[in-house]
Amino acid sequence: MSQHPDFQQEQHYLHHAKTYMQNLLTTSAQDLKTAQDNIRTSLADLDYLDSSLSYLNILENARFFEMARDQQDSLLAVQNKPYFARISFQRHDATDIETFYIGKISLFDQQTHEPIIIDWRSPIANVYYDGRLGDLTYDVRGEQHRGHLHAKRQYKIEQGKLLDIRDVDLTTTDELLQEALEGKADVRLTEIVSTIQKEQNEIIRAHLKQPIIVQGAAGSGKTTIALHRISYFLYTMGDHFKAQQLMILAPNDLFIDYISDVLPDLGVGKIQQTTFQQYIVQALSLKITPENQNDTLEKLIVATDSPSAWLLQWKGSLAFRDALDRYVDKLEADMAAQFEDVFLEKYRLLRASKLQKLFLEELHYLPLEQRLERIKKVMQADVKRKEKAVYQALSDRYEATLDKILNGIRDAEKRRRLIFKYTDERDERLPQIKQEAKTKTASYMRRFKKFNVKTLYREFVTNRNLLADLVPDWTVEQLEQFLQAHKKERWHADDLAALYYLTARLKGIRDEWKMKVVFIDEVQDYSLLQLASLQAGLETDMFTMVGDVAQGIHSYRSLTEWDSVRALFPRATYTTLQKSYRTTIEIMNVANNILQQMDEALPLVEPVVRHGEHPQFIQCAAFDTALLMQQDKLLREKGYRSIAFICKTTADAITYAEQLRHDGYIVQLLTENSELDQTKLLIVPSHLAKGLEFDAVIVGAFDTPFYPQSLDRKLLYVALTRAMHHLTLIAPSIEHFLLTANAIEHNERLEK
Ligand SMILES: Nc1ncnc2c1ncn2[C@@H]1O[C@H](COP(=O)(O)OP(=O)(O)OP(=O)(O)O)[C@@H](O)[C@H]1O
Repeated sequence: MSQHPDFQQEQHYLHHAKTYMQNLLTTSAQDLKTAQDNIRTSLADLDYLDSSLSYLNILENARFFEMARDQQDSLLAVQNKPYFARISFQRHDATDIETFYIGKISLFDQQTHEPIIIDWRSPIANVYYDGRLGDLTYDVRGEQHRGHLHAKRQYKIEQGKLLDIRDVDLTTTDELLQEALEGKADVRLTEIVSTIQKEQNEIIRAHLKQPIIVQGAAGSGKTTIALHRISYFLYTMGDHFKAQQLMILAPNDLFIDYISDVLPDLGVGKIQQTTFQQYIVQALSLKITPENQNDTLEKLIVATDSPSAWLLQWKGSLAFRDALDRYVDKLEADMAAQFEDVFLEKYRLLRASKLQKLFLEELHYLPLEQRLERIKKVMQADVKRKEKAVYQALSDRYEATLDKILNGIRDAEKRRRLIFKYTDERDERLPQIKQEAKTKTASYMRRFKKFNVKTLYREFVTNRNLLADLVPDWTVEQLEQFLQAHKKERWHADDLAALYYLTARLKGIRDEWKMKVVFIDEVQDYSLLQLASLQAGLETDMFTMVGDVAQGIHSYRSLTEWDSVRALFPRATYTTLQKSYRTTIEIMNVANNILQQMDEALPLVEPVVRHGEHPQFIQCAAFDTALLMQQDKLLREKGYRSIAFICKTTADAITYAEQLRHDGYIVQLLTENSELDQTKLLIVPSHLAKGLEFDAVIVGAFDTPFYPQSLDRKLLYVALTRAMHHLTLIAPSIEHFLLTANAIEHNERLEK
């Protein structure tokens, strides 16, 4: 292979960048040592009587230490691959063509201030991802700039060595992408900054203060993009938002483990990564154990057509939210009725009607308890302001009365008696005003009891009369079913959403749990109620929501289309991703076959052009440990590193894992709390496979075939689309996978 003409020149540049980094690393190592020494000296000098100076010294050095360490960490992380691409760019009106090397961090020459490397998230780097050579515009903090992109170049750098250079023009396929996709063999998600595609880049950089909804095909990079968007967000808006104010909601802990490497790799730390359930329990300080959503799903998989399907759907709907609103209205009215005129002594300070107006109208935008807090403040100020006047008025009244007695009553004995009487009375009442003023507000407000939201919610779901009142359109049968279903105290996702919603409306969500920006993965598994609750509680619509309705295995209670979400987030951008980067053409053909059978009429997924092995079908009457062990070994011999055996239900997964273990084969049965260990054959229930990916997937359907019904199609589709490079199906018959006899052969024929 002939060498690129600029190879040597590029080698020089790489050497220059690396040397520069090395020098910085040496300096920051010295800085670290100096800071450490200073801290040590200051600690030794710490004089307990006059410690402020040493104390300040320690604090300052600690801050300095942290900065130097952060710089060191980020340089060390990229030292072996300082950049991955370069653009030759001419700004509008400029005569020179500038060259920018793009990497994961920015590096500037401290003397010349010229960039050595620019960050992939910087505005100018957008030009690289946007694709086109030629005239273009790019955005810098909302301002459009024009320019001309002359060339794009990609580098293959490994262990600090330049291996290859590719000039990218309009016709070349993205070799870097191809290699990245073929070479992937990690059971955890990775960053993709060097191969982000145009349509993905648009989502990463889409208006950061606006919500965005992404319907993306399986493997289109939704999770990856959402994580890159977080990194881009903090880079661009870091001055206004702290990482702690951002939150990712993932389906379960297994998934959080799966994505755990990406954010630190992208320079993002300290962001909340949690599940909806965990978030609600923590934010509301609940002492409850939520039901596992997958248990409900498992029941539905085994016994389909549950009689309570309508109920689950209703609880996930906005109709439930509306009923909760009516409940809050009722509580609000009850509260408003408790306001009475406020008196100090016998003087009226505030009228009940004024307080009601404040409560019901002027402060209506606040949760009920917070309105009371405000009213309390108003009252306190009012009492304080009027206290003197009341005192004066009362004192004047006594003065006048005493005057009248002195001047008007002739009988000395009577006069003396009356003067004593009124002076005593005055001396008793006047100091009482002060006393009463002090406690007035607190004692007045005591009539309002703090809400116990959990108790109120239980009241809502168990009180027949209340329910009949709040949901008048239910039939008697529905009402009975609802009451029956809620006899036992259970906390499903929508109960938690309702609790959160009620808390938001009655008390407000505490500041430390009021994240400003939310990223939701697998959003198709959310109900509208969950989304509406989060939106109301967090008082923001800065949501990035990515999902795929074709994988909506919880659709009995969650989303089946996007229009309703768009109505809930009217400012949201809606966009779709149709290309799959995960799966080979051969595997996608089989998955597309299932997609076509779905009711949702979704467009077929386009795999990025990447061929691989043909999926194989092995006919086998019953689960056979020997066959599975042999397949696992075979796949490992072929070089596949993460291998999953996916079956429809958890019960199947448990049984097969036990049988394999019984026969001495070491496997990992994946549960929601597992940490992925790719050295073992992973046994995965289909619903838990969602979001994950493996080099090779074996799907088994023995005791529980996939039936031609919505939920099974989705579970099967999820299972099939987990495979990156290889897919094997094992069952007594190919129909167990809802495929026709020639589906796999047909696939082969297609490719010949
Ligand atoms: N531009 C890209 N360059 C390299 N790899 C990519 C790119 N986009 C996506 N991928 C890879 O494709 C795979 C699928 O990505 P990801 O899991 O984010 O997709 P997804 O849409 O969330 O999938 P699913 O809905 O099936 O869970 C990952 O291995 C990811 O690294």
